[in-house]
Amino acid sequence: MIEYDSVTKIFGIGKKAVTATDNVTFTIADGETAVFLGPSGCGKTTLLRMTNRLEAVTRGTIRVMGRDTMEMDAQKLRLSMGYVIQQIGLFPNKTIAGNIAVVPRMLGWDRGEIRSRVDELLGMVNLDPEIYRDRYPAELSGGQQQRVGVARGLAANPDILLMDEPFGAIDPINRDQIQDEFLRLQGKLKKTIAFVSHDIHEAIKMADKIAIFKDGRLVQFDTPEAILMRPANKFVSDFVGADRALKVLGLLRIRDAMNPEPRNLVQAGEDAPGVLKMMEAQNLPLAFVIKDNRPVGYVHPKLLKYEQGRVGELAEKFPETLGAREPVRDALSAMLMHDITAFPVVDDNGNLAGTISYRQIQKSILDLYADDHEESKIE
Ligand SMILES: Nc1ncnc2c1ncn2[C@@H]1O[C@H](COP(=O)(O)OP(=O)(O)OP(=O)(O)O)[C@@H](O)[C@H]1O
Repeated sequence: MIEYDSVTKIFGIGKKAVTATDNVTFTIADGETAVFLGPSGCGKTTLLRMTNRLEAVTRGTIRVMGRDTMEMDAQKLRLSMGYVIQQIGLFPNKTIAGNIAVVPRMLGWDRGEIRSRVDELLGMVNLDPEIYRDRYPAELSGGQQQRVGVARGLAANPDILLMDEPFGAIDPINRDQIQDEFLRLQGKLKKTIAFVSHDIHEAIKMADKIAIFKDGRLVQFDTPEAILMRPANKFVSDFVGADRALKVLGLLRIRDAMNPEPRNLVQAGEDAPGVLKMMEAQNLPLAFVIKDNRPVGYVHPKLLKYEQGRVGELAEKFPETLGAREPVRDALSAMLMHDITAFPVVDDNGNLAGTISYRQIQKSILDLYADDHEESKIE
């Protein structure tokens, strides 16, 4: 847990004084990622750097795991937290293994322990240890270097990670991928993370909570849903943008919007006439064809008319498979692109997890707005 309690930072004195952080109070709960968001100069990095005492607090208190950071040894405090920054800061003359091992070495781990930890970490960030451990940073792409930066931050298995625009220097496609990988990793590791970003899309994607700052002040601290659906003031609503409903599509996961128990399923081995009869009786415009609990394709009444064979052979294939964890935005994009209004959804093993339709997407968004209105009424 990280508690910011009336934290103020003033750089300089007299006329030149700049208040970078102004009386900021909020708490990052254990295992949560809080993204610090706001325009350039609003104090995000300063707050992050005060957390591990790279900057001193002018007034107020920062507590980590319940302890006032000012009462802790600064060096120990720093070593107890992972720190990942945009410019990566890898040592060019050290190998990848050497770079990752910096903190464990300072903590006095033995060689064997460090070696196996380095390999484990490289595996975690999807870099093959055999290939990368003895290379030098200049021999890696920007995205690979950033993965090494993440591995280094995690090296001594800290409970807390501080990340300052960690994926800011990577091109958008690779950034998206590395964000996905990091989310999967965090799903397992459950670190407590303070994460600086100036990108609303990244914040929505990565955050459990978003802290929005303006001129050093905390304007809103809340879940991404609440920030999008209930911005505290005009500054926040302008910052999140007019396309809030579209951003919600990126936030909602398919598993939250899908039908986990669809009734329009037929087995691949069933005969066309029987399926057609059933679809007409139940007025189903489309049925999903399943084999061994995996989606095979879809059939509709027109396709089955005058056919005698099995639906598994007659089914039209789906051009894409959607995963339950993917954002609803991807489902909508697939529907628009292929002109199909319903898709099967699979779990990580490729088994059918449910189905998603255009109407369900619309309903999920309307439900979110409805929840929001209910809460507003209670308040
Ligand atoms: N060492 C310093 N000395 C004087 N002023 C500073 C110092 N560091 C930061 N500031 C000022 O404090 C304010 C907040 O800076 P900070 O770097 O925390 O903002 P930021 O939100 O992280 O910005 P960016 O997104 O551009 O990195 C700015 O006005 C900045 O000029």
